[in-house]
Amino acid sequence: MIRFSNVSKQYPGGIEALRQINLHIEEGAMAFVTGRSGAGKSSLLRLIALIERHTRGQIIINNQNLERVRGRRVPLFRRNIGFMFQDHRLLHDRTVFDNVSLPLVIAGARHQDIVKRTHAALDKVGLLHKEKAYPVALSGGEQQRVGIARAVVHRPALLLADEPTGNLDPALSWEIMQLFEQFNQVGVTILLASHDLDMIKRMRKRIITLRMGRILDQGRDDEK
Ligand SMILES: Nc1ncnc2c1ncn2[C@@H]1O[C@H](COP(=O)(O)OP(=O)(O)OP(=O)(O)O)[C@@H](O)[C@H]1O
Repeated sequence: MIRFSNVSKQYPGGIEALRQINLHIEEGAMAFVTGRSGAGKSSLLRLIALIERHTRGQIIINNQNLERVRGRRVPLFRRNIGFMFQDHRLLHDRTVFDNVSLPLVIAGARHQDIVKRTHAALDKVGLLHKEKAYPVALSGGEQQRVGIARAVVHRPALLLADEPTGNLDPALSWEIMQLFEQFNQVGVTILLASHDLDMIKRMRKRIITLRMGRILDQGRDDEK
C-alpha cells in the first residue's frame, strides 16, 4: 500500500526533514510513526497525502507513483485517502453534518448518497445524535470523533492521522484508538503519527521510529 524508496524531503528553507527513508507498509496494516518533535512525522504523512512533495527518491501509494500524480489527478488520488489533523480543522460555522459531508460534497456525490454516507460515518463514531450541533458545542473528544468521521466518510482505503489524540486525556485517547482499530479491522490501512509512546505501545501495532528525519527503527514488519 505504501512504499518509500530512498525518499528525502527538503523544505525550501533548506531543512532536510526526511532523509533517505525506506519503508514498506502493507495493505490492511495499522502502524504508528513516532519520534520527537521535529523528527519528521508530519512530513512523512504530508508526503503520502500529497500536501507536500518529496524532493528525492520514489513513493508508491496504492500502486501509484506519486511523481506521476499531478494537476487534476491529485484530487482523484486523494479520494482514496482520509486525512485527520491534530487540530481537526472543523469549520465552526457549519454543523457536524456539514463538516462530515464536506469531502462528499467536494467530490460531487449525489444528495442521497451524501446523506446516507454521512449518517453512516457519524453512526460509526457514535455521534449521529449530534448531527445538527455546531463544533463549539462539542467536547474535545467529540470534535476529534467528528474529524475521524470526516476522514472516513468517503470510505478511503488509507487513513492517515497526525497526532489524533494530541490534546486528549489518556482515557479519551484510548477510546479514539479503539475507533481506529475498528476501521482497521474492516480493511482500512491506517498510519498514525503520535509522540505518545505509552499509548502506542499498548496498542501492540508496528511502531516506526524517526529521529532527525531518519528511520531509527522500522518496527516488526521490516523492509520487504
Ligand atoms: N513547511 C515547512 N517549511 C520549512 N520547514 C518545515 C516545514 N514543515 C516542517 N518543517 C521542518 O521539518 C522538520 C520536521 O518537521 P515535522 O513537522 O515533519 O516533524 P514532526 O515530527 O511532525 O514534529 P511535531 O511532533 O512537532 O509535529 C522540522 O525541523 C520542521 O521545522
